[in-house]
Amino acid sequence: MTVKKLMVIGAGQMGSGIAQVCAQAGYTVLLNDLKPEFVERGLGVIKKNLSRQVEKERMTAQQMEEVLSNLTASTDLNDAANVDLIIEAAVENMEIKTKIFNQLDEIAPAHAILASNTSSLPITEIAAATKRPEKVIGMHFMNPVPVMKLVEIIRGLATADEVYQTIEDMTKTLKKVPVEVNDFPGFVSNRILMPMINEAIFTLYEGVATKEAIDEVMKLGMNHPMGPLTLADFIGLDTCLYIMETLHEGFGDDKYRPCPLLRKYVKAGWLGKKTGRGFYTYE
Ligand SMILES: CC(=O)CC(=O)SCCNC(=O)CCNC(=O)[C@H](O)C(C)(C)COP(=O)(O)OP(=O)(O)OC[C@H]1O[C@@H](n2cnc3c(N)ncnc32)[C@H](O)[C@@H]1OP(=O)(O)O
Ligand SMILES: NC(=O)C1=CN([C@@H]2O[C@H](COP(=O)(O)OP(=O)(O)OC[C@H]3O[C@@H](n4cnc5c(N)ncnc54)[C@H](OP(=O)(O)O)[C@@H]3O)[C@@H](O)[C@H]2O)C=CC1
Repeated sequence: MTVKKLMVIGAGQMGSGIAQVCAQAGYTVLLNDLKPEFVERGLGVIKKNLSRQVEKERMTAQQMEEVLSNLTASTDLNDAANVDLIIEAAVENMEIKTKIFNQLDEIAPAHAILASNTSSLPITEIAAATKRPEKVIGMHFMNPVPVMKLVEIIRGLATADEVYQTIEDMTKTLKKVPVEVNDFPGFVSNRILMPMINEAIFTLYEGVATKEAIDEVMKLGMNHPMGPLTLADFIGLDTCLYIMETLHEGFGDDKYRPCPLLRKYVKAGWLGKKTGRGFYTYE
């Protein structure tokens, strides 16, 4: 199956990045969110990113217009009626995701593949909300999407081989590197990354060092591009907490318990860069 037209659901930091790279690769993209202002915010971020490419003379103004013409705003899930692929990047919540997939199963054409950009939730469970579990797959992009090379591709229990192949081929057309993994909580990326971030939060919580010191140790000592607390703010503290809860519940092992300080920040609405405040403050 060849993918030509696709819908991205959720115009937040991940959805807008995914829509951008797909439009740049020449796909026709519908960018969907609940309200027009959310879609406009996502399209605004894409325009800003592309304008930077034009300023750096990596793209002409005409090429930018071509990319933008591949993008259409949508606030109606019924627009998925004539697409080949849907990439869902709504909030990291199983109830919301299964509801979306259940609706999409009714709306999308029979041949369409339903992919989720979930960070940690079981693909097999999301697939079970549909009558086409063989066409459901995980397509996990990394943040910031236009920059990061990896797409972790997750096979659910029932994912068909030809569906895996279509998604692997499509990922390569986005100039990304696909890596195949099986469906276990947090997959590979967040099973390893998120406990490190959670441990950094415990290190702060227990007063071992200041936030700046913790980040500096990991940046200068381990050559990480960002310290773990800066990275947590960048990912979103709500998303970090959801992922830790999925690991904790999925493995039933207390080594994955989320740090109380992470819970407190999320309850306060300090979600990181996207809300202007997390471990650090942002303009
Ligand atoms: C939670 C999950 O489920 C999975 C995840 O995604 S976990 C998060 C994975 N991501 C990471 O770990 C990111 C770690 N951080 C980094 O790699 C780097 O700090 C970074 C790429 C974000 C920024 O890099 P930097 O060198 O510090 O800054 P900067 O020089 O401003 O940016 C480097 C390039 O990235 C681009 N860039 C930075 N942020 C960007 C963004 N949000 N969107 C688009 N482009 C961006 C810049 O334009 C710049 O491009 P050029 O080199 O082409 O000019
Ligand atoms: N942040 C990261 O580093 C990464 C996140 N992910 C995953 O990507 C997904 C999105 O994360 P991220 O972009 O960071 O989150 P954001 O909060 O930035 O964006 C989520 C967007 O989805 C919208 N949304 C919520 N419910 C629905 C719905 N029912 N239909 C359509 N849109 C909806 C939200 O609207 P509203 O504002 O109203 O809530 C918001 O615009 C999550 O599953 C996350 O785990 C994957 C890789 C990396």
